[in-house]
Amino acid sequence: MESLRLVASPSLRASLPRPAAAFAARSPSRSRVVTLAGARARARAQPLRSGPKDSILEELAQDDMLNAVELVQWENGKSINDIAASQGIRIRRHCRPSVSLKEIEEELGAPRNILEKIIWDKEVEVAEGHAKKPLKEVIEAAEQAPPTRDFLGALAAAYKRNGVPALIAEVKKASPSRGVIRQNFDPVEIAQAYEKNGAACLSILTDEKHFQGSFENLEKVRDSGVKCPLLCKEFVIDKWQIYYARSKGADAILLIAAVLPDLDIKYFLRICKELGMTALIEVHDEMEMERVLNINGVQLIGINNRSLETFVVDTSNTKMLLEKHGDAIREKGILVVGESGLFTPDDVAYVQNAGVSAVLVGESLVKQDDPGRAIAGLFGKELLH
Ligand SMILES: O=P(O)(O)OC[C@@H](O)[C@@H](O)c1c[nH]c2ccccc12
Repeated sequence: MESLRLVASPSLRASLPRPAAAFAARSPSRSRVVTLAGARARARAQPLRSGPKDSILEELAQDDMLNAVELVQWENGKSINDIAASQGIRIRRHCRPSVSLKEIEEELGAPRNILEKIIWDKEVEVAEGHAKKPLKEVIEAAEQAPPTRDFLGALAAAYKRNGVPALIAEVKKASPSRGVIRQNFDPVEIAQAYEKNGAACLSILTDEKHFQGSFENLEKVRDSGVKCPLLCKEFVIDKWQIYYARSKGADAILLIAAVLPDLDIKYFLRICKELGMTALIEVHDEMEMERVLNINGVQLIGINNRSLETFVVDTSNTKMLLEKHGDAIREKGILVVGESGLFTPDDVAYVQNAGVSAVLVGESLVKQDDPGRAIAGLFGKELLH
């Protein structure tokens, strides 16, 4: 009988039902030779318990199992990093959250760039999150969160109302490329000022280690009476983070195509749909744009003008990608967000002419004494609610 290696993506593996998780985890390199027939038999042998509370978890777990088996069929013998690389993804996973960084570096070498470093740290952080709060608990917390607000609808309405791209204003204290952007940082005060001055939606950075953000900030903003829909700006590699974000009040989540293989994006989109959340899928280059346009159900694409690998910012990136793919994007009714490096009304007009309906802006607002007032400066006019 044909022998194939069973692989499960990090997000899938974390949530596989026990027998599959066990045999996907046996090898430290996270892949192992098994027979396809054996994998199928294990997948089918996993019974589905019923009951309303467990239904999402179990349905998804069952799905994971089948996806893992499908992965074997589709990718035939490739490791998780091979699968990512075959899609043009340069970011590798170490997949060994409990091993010291030193040992990992002995095996894989140092992280190749800041994004890879962030992802390696995130793998450890997510494993700790799982240990502190198991998936099942996070799902229950997400189910009890107040209802989602319509992130996509708020963007479309604001664009129509103001005739300039809708603003997603970012609550951002620091970044690896800029260091601390604002010393005197009060997330709630900034969020309220943004809302008062016409932001359609808000983006809250939650990564602590590299951006000095937090889920506490997200929760605080959500509890402050701010009405704008909220984007959780996180480096998502595992579905646990999506449920966690929802439990803290997020209405939308960022999914970065430079980090996530297609199957993860599809799977996470499904979870977002189930939770009533909007997924903002971020691309930076042509290959990522093509991959994302081939995924069904994508409604919102962000074009990042900043490379998360080199930090180089170039607003002509938005123009170039929309010149090439604008037709396909319009045909599918996808809304596009221009992200990063926007400072002046000319910058906004430039990406608007390129075809974006919304912009995501952090630094140029946050660094000003009055981030709320800074909005009219950025657009050259006051925005209406
Ligand atoms: O501060 P800027 O240049 O206005 O950029 C905001 C936003 O686009 C940027 O923070 C961002 C875009 N994609 C990301 C992914 C992770 C972290 C941060 C980001």
